[in-house]
Amino acid sequence: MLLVTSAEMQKLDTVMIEEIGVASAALMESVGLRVAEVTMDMVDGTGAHQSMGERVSSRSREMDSRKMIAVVVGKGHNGADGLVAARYLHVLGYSVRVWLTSDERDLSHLTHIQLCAYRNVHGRLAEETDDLTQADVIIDAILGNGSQLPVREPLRPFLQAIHKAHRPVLSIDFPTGLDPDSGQVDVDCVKAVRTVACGLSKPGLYVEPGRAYAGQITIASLAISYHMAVRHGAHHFLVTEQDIAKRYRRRPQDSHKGSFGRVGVLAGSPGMYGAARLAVEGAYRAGAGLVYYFAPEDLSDTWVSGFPVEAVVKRYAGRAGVWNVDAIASLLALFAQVDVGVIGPGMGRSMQDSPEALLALAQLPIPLVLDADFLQVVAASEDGGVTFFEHRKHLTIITPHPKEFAQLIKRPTSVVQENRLLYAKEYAVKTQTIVVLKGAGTVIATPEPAVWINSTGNSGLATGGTGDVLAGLLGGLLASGYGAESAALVGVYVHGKAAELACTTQYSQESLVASDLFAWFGTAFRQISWEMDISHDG
Ligand SMILES: NC(=O)C1=CN([C@@H]2O[C@H](COP(=O)(O)OP(=O)(O)OC[C@H]3O[C@@H](n4cnc5c(N)ncnc54)[C@H](OP(=O)(O)O)[C@@H]3O)[C@@H](O)[C@H]2O)[C@@H](O)CC1
Ligand SMILES: Nc1ncnc2c1ncn2[C@@H]1O[C@H](COP(=O)(O)OP(=O)(O)O)[C@@H](O)[C@H]1O
Ligand SMILES: [K+]
Repeated sequence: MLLVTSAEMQKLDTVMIEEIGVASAALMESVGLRVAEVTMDMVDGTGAHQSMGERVSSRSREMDSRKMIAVVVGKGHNGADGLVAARYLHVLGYSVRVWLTSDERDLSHLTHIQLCAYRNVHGRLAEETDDLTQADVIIDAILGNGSQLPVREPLRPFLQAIHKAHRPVLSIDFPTGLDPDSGQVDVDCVKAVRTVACGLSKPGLYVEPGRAYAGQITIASLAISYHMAVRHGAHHFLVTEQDIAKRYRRRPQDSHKGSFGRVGVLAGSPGMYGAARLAVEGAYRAGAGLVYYFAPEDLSDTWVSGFPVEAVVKRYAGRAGVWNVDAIASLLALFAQVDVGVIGPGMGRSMQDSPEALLALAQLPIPLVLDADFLQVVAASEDGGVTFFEHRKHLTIITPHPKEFAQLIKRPTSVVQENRLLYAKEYAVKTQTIVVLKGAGTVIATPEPAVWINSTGNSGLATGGTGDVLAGLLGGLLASGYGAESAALVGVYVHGKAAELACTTQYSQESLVASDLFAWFGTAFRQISWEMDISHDG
């Protein structure tokens, strides 16, 4: 689902008004009506808005419910939307009170016109005796797309009063105090249970911490077409089940294991061979034809016997953690036998002392999934990985968690987390890789650039080894024929979905461990294949 940043939305508003020819007031009427509908559903039950027309014409009968709606209005056009909603709700018989956050003379021209229209139907402003705590719903129409954080006076007391009222809040466009591009929030940010986004939804409503402030999101359509939005620069997306179903690749009936490619896994180190096992099984569970595990010659048979029985263990001529010329040559010969490489889980950082090995791997002429320790080695190289990525001429997916990513871009982890979308995109463009920046709301950024926000997963995944499983999954999807962007999106989605499925049945978010996920990938894949059938039939 397409999302737009604040600047893109401003541009699209202008295009709608000046090029398409829809008046500003008409756009506001449309948003305000949708806000009124959602408010009715909140106070009178889902579907209540469907009888809106009948309700106007039999007002006296409906008047007795007198549910109270408080509308807190800012001086810009967000306030104008709120005033349109206030007018509808008042005429429908609700007890509406409007709180103006600024002097009436400071309202923008169109907002003032909407205030007059509200007054012309005998709508009332809040008086001394009115109190937000009396409201059945508070509509936050304070700041929208013209907001610049942090929140300034005189707005802060209004935000604090909304918090103190402890009533359900509907925010127009996005909660006041939230940055729609990054999802960062002001300390007094409004916490909504519903948000009605204007025209198209905004990325900041789907990433932490903003996601927790937005509640359930409804989009008030302004008939802005997908193509028009993309033409004007929109490049953020929320990953939905429908997006994934469109990318799902059904396995042909007349296939054989050669149809689904070979994955080579270079992972594990003394004490960490479990990470390698998880990656190997992840690659198989995504559908790879064959998965090779590249083991050092001194890896004990006990460890090897613990690998999934399907794994093909191939020894390279070298001891664990020693990357001399022979070991590198032997490894390159093994990688020549596979279609995709997965490098890094639990691998340790011994390669840090062997820039030759790093460079040799950079030049592998196959798609690579690079994860964990290997990324830390790349980050620690003299130029922070610039040379490494310059030498990479083939498709690369990197799967850092926030701390690993922070090392790659040489910024503190907290700074990365404040703007995950932006940093992931910048790095994808700079290195021409697909960046899978993990963590709640995993971000997938491509060099195009396109930035996707994943919608699946839960805190059950916050446990050792789940990232190793993901790296394997992505390798398996690439080997079995998915393009790079699709492999990243489908892999991340299915990984999160498996955690959700596991936690609604057998496990809980506390008890889930990485290897539990394997049992749930089947159901997750089946769900997206059903979804594909439904969307094809429909
Ligand atoms: N364009 C259209 O036709 C359509 C627009 N639509 C709607 O309009 C919304 C955008 O409207 P908008 O551009 O007027 O911005 P909005 O946020 O309401 O007010 C900005 C004002 O707030 C002030 N202000 C800013 N930051 C502040 C802060 N931190 N603390 C305190 N004050 C602050 C700032 O004041 P100034 O800095 O100028 O003094 C400025 O005057 C959009 O979200 C959607 O709801 C839809 O109906 C579709 C059609
Ligand atoms: N709270 C959460 N919500 C959703 N996904 C999460 C959460 N915490 C972690 N994850 C996911 O779990 C995985 C953890 O990967 P990583 O940190 O590399 O773990 P490990 O190195 O132990 O394998 C990533 O896919 C990440 O997106
Ligand atoms: K708002």
